[in-house]
Amino acid sequence: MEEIGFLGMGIMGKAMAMNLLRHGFKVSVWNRTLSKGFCDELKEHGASVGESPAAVIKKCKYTIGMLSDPAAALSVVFDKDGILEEICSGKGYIDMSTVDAETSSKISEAVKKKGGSFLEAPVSGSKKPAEDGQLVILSAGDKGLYDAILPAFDVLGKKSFFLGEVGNGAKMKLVVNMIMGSMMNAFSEGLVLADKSGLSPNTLLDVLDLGAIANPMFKMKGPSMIQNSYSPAFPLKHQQKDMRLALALGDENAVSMPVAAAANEAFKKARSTGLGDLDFSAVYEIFKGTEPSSA
Ligand SMILES: NC(=O)C1=CN([C@@H]2O[C@H](COP(=O)(O)OP(=O)(O)OC[C@H]3O[C@@H](n4cnc5c(N)ncnc54)[C@H](OP(=O)(O)O)[C@@H]3O)[C@@H](O)[C@H]2O)C=CC1
Ligand SMILES: O=CC(=O)O
Repeated sequence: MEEIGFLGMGIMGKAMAMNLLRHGFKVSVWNRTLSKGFCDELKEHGASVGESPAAVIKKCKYTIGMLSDPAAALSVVFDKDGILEEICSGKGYIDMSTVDAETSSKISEAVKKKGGSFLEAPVSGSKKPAEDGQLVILSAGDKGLYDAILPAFDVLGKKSFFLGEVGNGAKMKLVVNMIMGSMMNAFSEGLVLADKSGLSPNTLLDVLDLGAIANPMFKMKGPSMIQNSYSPAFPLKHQQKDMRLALALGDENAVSMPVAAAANEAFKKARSTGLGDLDFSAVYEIFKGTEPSSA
């Protein structure tokens, strides 16, 4: 396949680009902050490093973006040296960031106006699934671009969905992450309730894992939460962004979401106490009423 561009070498972008390199794809990467060294590491694995989003788009037929939030996703498209300066007929941009449908639509319209094609493709699955090529890809937009980029999606994910018009991928991702954020809050409350009631949180994990509400998230995050360890796989600030965007989607559709609203408040509180860069499971500290003893 042609060389693939990759914008945004954060937790997810770096793991995904590395995965493409490991599977023999040629990859050209860009990150806003070069000094973070991620690009150098990727270079050692065979990637070339572009000077700007525009430079990467110019070089590659297909370019993927994996940026933190709507402001970042818009910035790489519309700002100076951005995607719009070089996107044209025959080139495709695939935004895999988690954003709202409105942001995605704005990007889609601008890219199409320049003759390019656009696919939104947010993912479910965190750092480890990104490293292992086990993401769930929720795409929508240009079907031709979806078909063309499938060989790369097959490396990045265990399953790809095509959900129709732009916005549907973003909405699906926000619904999923709204549920995940609410679950993390209920889980945290439960761990504290067990502990304060004189029960062993470790035994609670064993009990949960054997029953109808067993799930990979409780199993993976539970042991480290009990150790007050929150090394970021999915940063809390991004989970709070997803709750905020999901609540806005609920607002638009007059859907009452009291559970998600309460979870959002806990994530906001966690952010305000400096936990935003830790893993989203650090919301547990809010329920414990303590500061984390280690990150
Ligand atoms: N981590 C996870 O488990 C998952 C994350 N996601 C979603 O994927 C996206 C990326 O997440 P993740 O990799 O964890 O996030 P990180 O915070 O690790 O990385 C964010 C990336 O966005 C870049 N960025 C931020 N602001 C701007 C800007 N204004 N202009 C250009 N680049 C910018 C950062 O560059 P710089 O280095 O310069 O700051 C960095 O490359 C988010 O939308 C997140 O919600 C989806 C599924 C799982
Ligand atoms: O967006 C986060 C995830 O784990 O999925």
